[in-house]
Amino acid sequence: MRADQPQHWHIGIIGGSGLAGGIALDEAQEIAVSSPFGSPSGPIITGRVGGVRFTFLARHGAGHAISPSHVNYRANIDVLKRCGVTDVLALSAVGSLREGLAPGEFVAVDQFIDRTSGRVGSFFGQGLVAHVSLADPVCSRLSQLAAKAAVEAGARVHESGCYVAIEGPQFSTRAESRLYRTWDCDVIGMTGMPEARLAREAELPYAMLAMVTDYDCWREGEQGVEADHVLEVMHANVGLARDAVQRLAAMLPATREASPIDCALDGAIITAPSARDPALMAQLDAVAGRLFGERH
Ligand SMILES: CSC[C@H]1O[C@H](OP(=O)(O)O)[C@H](O)[C@@H]1O
Ligand SMILES: Nc1ncnc2[nH]cnc12
Repeated sequence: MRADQPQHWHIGIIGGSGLAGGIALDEAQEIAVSSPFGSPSGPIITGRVGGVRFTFLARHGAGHAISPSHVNYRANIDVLKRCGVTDVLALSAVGSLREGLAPGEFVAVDQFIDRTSGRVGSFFGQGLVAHVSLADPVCSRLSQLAAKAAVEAGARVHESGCYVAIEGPQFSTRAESRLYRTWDCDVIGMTGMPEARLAREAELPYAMLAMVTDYDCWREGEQGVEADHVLEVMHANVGLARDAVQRLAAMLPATREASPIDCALDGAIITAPSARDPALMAQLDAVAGRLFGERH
């Protein structure tokens, strides 16, 4: 276990479409946290669910003003890390690419295919190169707990699924939708990447509880997706998601055992200490500061 890793849980919730209103938190308070990566999507609200600290951030900001392409994914993950969050649970609306995943059902996503373009997908770069493993982009411990919590809340839950992240903001064409099905993708959304890859770089175990809102546009003879319909279905199910969060808090073990993801950067930074950019290292104080000891 990492010597600096706390043994208590602090869950960061990133709330997607339909969830700008947040989750029920006791002793909720807005906290000011700034990031060298710019402004996060909105206010950071921290509080407790039962005895567990939760911190909430609305991915698209108040009133859903930020499009999937313009979410500052780096700032969002960086501020959660700065707040002391230990694990991140993302709540997202998704389209279904499978007959057996019906609107209203939940999917604990465990794989991603990234079809986004033009988004900043890494905290690292020129002057500080890091290659983390992303083979298993989701924390199975948190994902399984979230799935169980959603079942307890009364949702029909699928315990795995591959999420294709598209750039948007337009929904897919029918040809694209059919293509993603041949790639074995199960659900489609616009925000899971680069969020999941940045969480991994920040050594934050990440899971996504996705709520199916529509069948995208691959089914013969059906209309395309409409955003207002997505939100209608989301609003009908948001209570289940909120209830799942309450139940998750109750089922977390009293002590948080270390996760291998807490050390995701071990061995990943390959730039020689003498060749590292001090300015980038300073920006990465929260994400990777534990690796920048005296001798670096
Ligand atoms: C409102 S429909 C499209 C919108 O919904 C999903 O958002 P999120 O993942 O934040 O729940 C999808 O990714 C799009 O951003
Ligand atoms: N069909 C779809 N495509 C992309 N993002 C979505 N979010 C909800 N439904 C979606």
